[in-house]
Amino acid sequence: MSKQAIKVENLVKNFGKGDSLVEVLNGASFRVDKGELVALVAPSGAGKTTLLMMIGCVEEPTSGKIWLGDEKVYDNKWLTKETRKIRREKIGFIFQAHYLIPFLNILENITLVPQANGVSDEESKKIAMELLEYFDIADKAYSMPSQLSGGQNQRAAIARALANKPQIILADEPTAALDSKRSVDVVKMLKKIAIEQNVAVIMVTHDEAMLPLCDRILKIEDKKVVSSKISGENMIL
Ligand SMILES: Nc1ncnc2c1ncn2[C@@H]1O[C@H](COP(=O)(O)OP(=O)(O)OP(=O)(O)O)[C@@H](O)[C@H]1O
Repeated sequence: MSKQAIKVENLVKNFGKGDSLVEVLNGASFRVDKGELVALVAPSGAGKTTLLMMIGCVEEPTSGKIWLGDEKVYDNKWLTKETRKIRREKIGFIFQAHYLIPFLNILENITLVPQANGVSDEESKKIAMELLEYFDIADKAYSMPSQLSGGQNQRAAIARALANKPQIILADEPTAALDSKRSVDVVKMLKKIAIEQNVAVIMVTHDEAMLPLCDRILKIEDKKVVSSKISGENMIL
């Protein structure tokens, strides 16, 4: 097994046609390895969410190639009809809002994911409780999302994203709704997960204070993706 978690080659994405054509990406290529926490930054409308959704097999590219782990999933077309299965097995999503289901308790919100993958109720509960302990919110297992703070709900949402043991976590502005201390906590937690669980994390962020906590920056520039190391000059976005 190689270290590769995501490889994208010559990815093109257009929306619409003719006069209403919007070119979002035109030849993006990059790779992210297991264990890396990578920030994805670009101005509003440059295509960050669209790129995450293509890697997550939600949005179909116009052309190009995508590998998830060593498996090629897209080569000018999806290579499987079961994109939903790939998504369920390989990817964990985290969003700006936590999107926990309000009428299920925290434990039930998390067990939903392994249960959808055919894991037994008992085993799902065990996985969920381990994750809640890992995130220090085991005492909230039987609470409803409305009874948790913003930071606790976001930790529960990260636990949910991990419940299917994904190789890849795609996080779209996961700290946008949090204050600066909780934002740092969440990003440090994502880094810890990347290392301890050997997962690749791509995190969209507009918050430059989060960049020093990441391993690398991917920027969308001129409809392509460029990678840079964290340094002082990257701090101006
Ligand atoms: N379904 C769609 N149909 C047409 N155009 C779309 C669609 N989805 C996104 N776009 C366009 O694609 C471009 C990229 O959008 P995207 O949401 O990926 O940008 P972003 O970098 O995530 O922006 P933000 O930082 O504001 O969230 C924008 O110009 C947007 O208007």
